[in-house]
Amino acid sequence: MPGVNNPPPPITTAAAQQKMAQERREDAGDLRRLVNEAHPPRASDLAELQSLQKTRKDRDDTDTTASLSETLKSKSREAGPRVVVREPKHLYMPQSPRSRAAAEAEQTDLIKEMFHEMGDIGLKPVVVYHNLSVPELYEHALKYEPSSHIVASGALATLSGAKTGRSPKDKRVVREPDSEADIWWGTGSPNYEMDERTFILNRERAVDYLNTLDRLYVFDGYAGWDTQARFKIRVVCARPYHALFMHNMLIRPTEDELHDFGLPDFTIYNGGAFPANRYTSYMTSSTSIDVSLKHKEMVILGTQYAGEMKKGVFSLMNYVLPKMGILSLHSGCNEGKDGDVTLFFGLSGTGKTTLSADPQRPLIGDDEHGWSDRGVFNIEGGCYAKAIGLKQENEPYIFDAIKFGTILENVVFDEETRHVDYDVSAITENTRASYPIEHIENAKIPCVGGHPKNIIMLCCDAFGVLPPVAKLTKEQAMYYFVSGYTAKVAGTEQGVTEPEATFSACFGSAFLMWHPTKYASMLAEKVEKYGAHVWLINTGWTGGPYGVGYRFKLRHTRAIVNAIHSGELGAAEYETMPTFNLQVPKEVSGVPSEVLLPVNCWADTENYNKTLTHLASLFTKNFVKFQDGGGHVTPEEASAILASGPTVE
Ligand SMILES: Nc1ncnc2c1ncn2[C@@H]1O[C@H](COP(=O)(O)OP(=O)(O)O)[C@@H](O)[C@H]1O
Ligand SMILES: C=C(OP(=O)(O)O)C(=O)O
Ligand SMILES: [Ca+2]
Ligand SMILES: [Mn+2]
Repeated sequence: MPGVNNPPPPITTAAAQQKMAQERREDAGDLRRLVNEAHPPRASDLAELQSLQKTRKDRDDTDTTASLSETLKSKSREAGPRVVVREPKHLYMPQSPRSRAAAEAEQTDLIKEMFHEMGDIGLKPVVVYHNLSVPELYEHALKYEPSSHIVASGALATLSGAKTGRSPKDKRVVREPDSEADIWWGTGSPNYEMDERTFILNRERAVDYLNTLDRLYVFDGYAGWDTQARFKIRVVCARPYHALFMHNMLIRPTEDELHDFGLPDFTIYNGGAFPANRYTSYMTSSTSIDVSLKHKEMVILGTQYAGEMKKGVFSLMNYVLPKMGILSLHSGCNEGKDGDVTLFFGLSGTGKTTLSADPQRPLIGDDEHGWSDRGVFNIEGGCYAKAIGLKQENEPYIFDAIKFGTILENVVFDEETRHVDYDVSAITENTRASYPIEHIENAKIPCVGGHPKNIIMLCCDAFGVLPPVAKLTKEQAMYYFVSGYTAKVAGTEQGVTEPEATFSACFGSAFLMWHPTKYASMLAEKVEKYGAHVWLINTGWTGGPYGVGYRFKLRHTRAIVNAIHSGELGAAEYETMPTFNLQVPKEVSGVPSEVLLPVNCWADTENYNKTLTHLASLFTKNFVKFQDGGGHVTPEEASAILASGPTVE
């Protein structure tokens, strides 16, 4: 560089000074030019600069747009709404005339039209955010949902709204010619009927509501890891939180799979922030969750509890999988080193998610599975764990899964530090974490396994009389499966505030579509064919009923599960517990022997026996409705199953 490092020249003539000044100006010009070449200004205003921050892959959205338009179409109008997938990039208008001209030159006809029609509500194009990435969904949630916050772990905390649990009494199934003979209707069934016309009315209500919104979110994903039993599910929703929830819970498609997605096999319209009209037939509240197998659609009105969507998919699977000869299971599932698979059946809150997360055994799934001739497969792509009382020491895998991408529903956190206090149930007892299965350190992906070797039926006995573990005979296995006894623990369903005894057939009656004996007979056949061992584990109370006794320690329940897996319990000595005729092991490593027979933990034996007899009579009363076999087992088979239940004199 000329002159920059030279020593200052001696002062001479005016002409020489002028020449030097000229040289300095030239040097400065050179410098400025150098700086500008290294950092040339590339935008003429801040907005343009921001538009340079993001790149976008050029893709052909024509098919997706057509498919979304079909989904959002009213049943009574010919054409679908004009859908725009994401906000068109060039809606941004630079201020400087030069950049503005360039931007205008790039505009498509669609965008030019949008500029004209944006203000007209009737012609408003529907902007659909289709399969947004997790960071994008975070940003949308933070921007548009006042109850969204990032907590210290990186998870997204949110509120589900007025409803913080499922509303099983508001579920409706359309009675349709093709499926009505298959569906379990009437007493004890979760399927309250609805006619097609009312379904369409509610569907229109949801679709019209969704189409008026400024932003719609659609997630397309799969249910079923077995590619031969995989269903394309589309979720249309108003809240970024709901889209992220289903992104976590369904199986996430690859970019290519998404490109070729086409029309879905089943669509969920979640208009949850908008109520059902109570004057509509069949409505008993302003909440309605309606399934039509003919239309392959589910409509949600009047509840924003996200669990409705995942259990909606499960209800659908509970219909279609058995039709294909595949047993659907409300169970968790993991696999040992030798490929031995264990199922954990159980109603909400009994420990499926907690116990299937096991450092020794890769996780296949925590809640919904299918069992075909090829083995088991997870239906979902994520887990939905209860967060109340969560502690890293007790449940490290679940605790550590709560990070960026995880949704935390209805939890309470410190305003400043953003640390979550999992012990607080100020909003609900049913606080939840939803995360993709990859967040579990030892998840087995793809989430499939062989035929189960052990089947654990979990119950949470609030009477405190059932043993912490019992080995079941084949008939007992059917009896306890069909009975589906547990205590509903507060929170997961609306209106349940303290544990109440409940019988939920197949440990998931609320989600069954066929009569329970359909699933029971399929299970019996598979248990027989593959020689699975069946166990009953009580993760509930002992030493007295709820309020008096205490809950079995998680550490002890885990020791029992380990003893099943090590083969210890298969070889143990057993004694028979009276009334229920259950085979109870005399010893289990890591568990104090006195807790194995609950009578030993009660202060008053007479009280124990009275309570035991009372529970036995509840079992017997409940089973009456299954005595005819329900059309899927013969009355003789039903009475053999019944004979293995408790005996009440
Ligand atoms: N002995 C026990 N076994 C299993 N879970 C227990 C036990 N004691 C307390 N818990 C708690 O009960 C809850 C079980 O819930 P979860 O595993 O989510 O049930 P599910 O998946 O069946 O709905 C967890 O919050 C867990 O910490
Ligand atoms: C989400 C649910 O599942 P679970 O409680 O079995 O985990 C539910 O029953 O609402
Ligand atoms: Ca459940
Ligand atoms: Mn669970």
